[in-house]
Amino acid sequence: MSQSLDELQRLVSEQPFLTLTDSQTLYPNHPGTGIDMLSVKTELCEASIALNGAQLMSFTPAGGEELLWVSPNCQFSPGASLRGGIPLCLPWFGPHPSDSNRPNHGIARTATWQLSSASQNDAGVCTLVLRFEHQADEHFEHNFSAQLSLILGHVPHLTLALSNHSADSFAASWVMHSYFATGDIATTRVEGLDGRAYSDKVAGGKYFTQSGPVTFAGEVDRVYEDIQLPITIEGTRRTRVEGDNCPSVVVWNTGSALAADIEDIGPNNHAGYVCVERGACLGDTWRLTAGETRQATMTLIPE
Ligand SMILES: O=P(O)(O)OC[C@H]1O[C@H](O)[C@H](O)[C@@H](O)[C@@H]1O
Repeated sequence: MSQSLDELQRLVSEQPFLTLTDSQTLYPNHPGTGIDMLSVKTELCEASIALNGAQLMSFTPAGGEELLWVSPNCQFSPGASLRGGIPLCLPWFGPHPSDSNRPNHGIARTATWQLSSASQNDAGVCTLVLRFEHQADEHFEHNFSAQLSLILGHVPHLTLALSNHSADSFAASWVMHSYFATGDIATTRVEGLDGRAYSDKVAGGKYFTQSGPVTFAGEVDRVYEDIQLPITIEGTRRTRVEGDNCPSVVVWNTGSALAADIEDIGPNNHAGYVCVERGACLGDTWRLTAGETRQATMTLIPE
C-alpha cells in the first residue's frame, strides 16, 4: 500500500532537519517530469533522497565535498532508474537469472518507497527509515520487504534489511550501487582488490586475477566475491568504502564509447564517476529462508 501525502508530510513536519521537496527544485537543469525528494540539513551534513528507489542522491559532510555523482542527463521522472547517487538493486543484481524480460537490477530501484520514520539524536546524527513491500507477482514470485536505514552524520551509513514473508526460501542478490564523484576517471584507482579473483562482465563473465589497483583505460565492469576488507577510491580525493555483511564488490565505469551510447550518461560524462558497489551477488548471493531477515551495512568515509 502506498503512503499518503498527508502521512509523509506529517512525518517530515515533525523534524526540523527534514524538508519535502522535489527534483525540479534540487536539479532544475535535469530532464524529466519531476519526482518527490527529501532534503536533509543538519550541522553534520546535507543530503537528498529520492523516494523513487529510496535513493540517496547527494551527501556532503559539513565543511567537505559532495561524495556522490549524479549524471547531468539523469532522468527525474516517476518510475525511472535514476542515474547517480546510490540505487538499490534487489532482489536480483544485473539481468534476472532466468528471464531476460524482467528489469535489470530488480524491482525496487524504480518503485516508490515509504518513509516510515525520521529522527535525530543528541549528537545531531539523523536516521531515516524507508520501506518497500512486495506482494508476489509475475516480476518476483515471493512476498518480501526491504528496509533501508540511512544514518547520516559526518559519514553516511546505509543499512539494508531484506525479509522473506513467503512460505518458501528464495535467492536474493543485491547491491548498493554507489556512484562516486571522481575528478577524472583516467587518474582514478580503486585499491584493496589486489590478488583477488574477479568475474569480468566485459569478457562475458570470465574470471581473472586482479593485479594492483583497478585503473580505468576503457570500460571496466568487474565483480569480486568474498571481500571482507574496506576498498579505497583514490581520485582527486580519497574515499573508503566499508561493508559489513556485503561480501561482493562491483567496480564499474562505462569508458568513453559506451557512455556516448547510454542516453542518461552521454558523451564524456563517464569521466566524472566511478561505481564501487557493495552487496551480495554471484557466489555470495543470499538465500533467505521462510520468515528470515538478513541485513548488511555500507559506510562511506571521505578521508
Ligand atoms: O544501466 P543500469 O541498468 O543502471 O546498470 C548499470 C551497471 O550496473 C552494474 O555496475 C553492472 O555491473 C553493469 O553491468 C551495469 O551496466
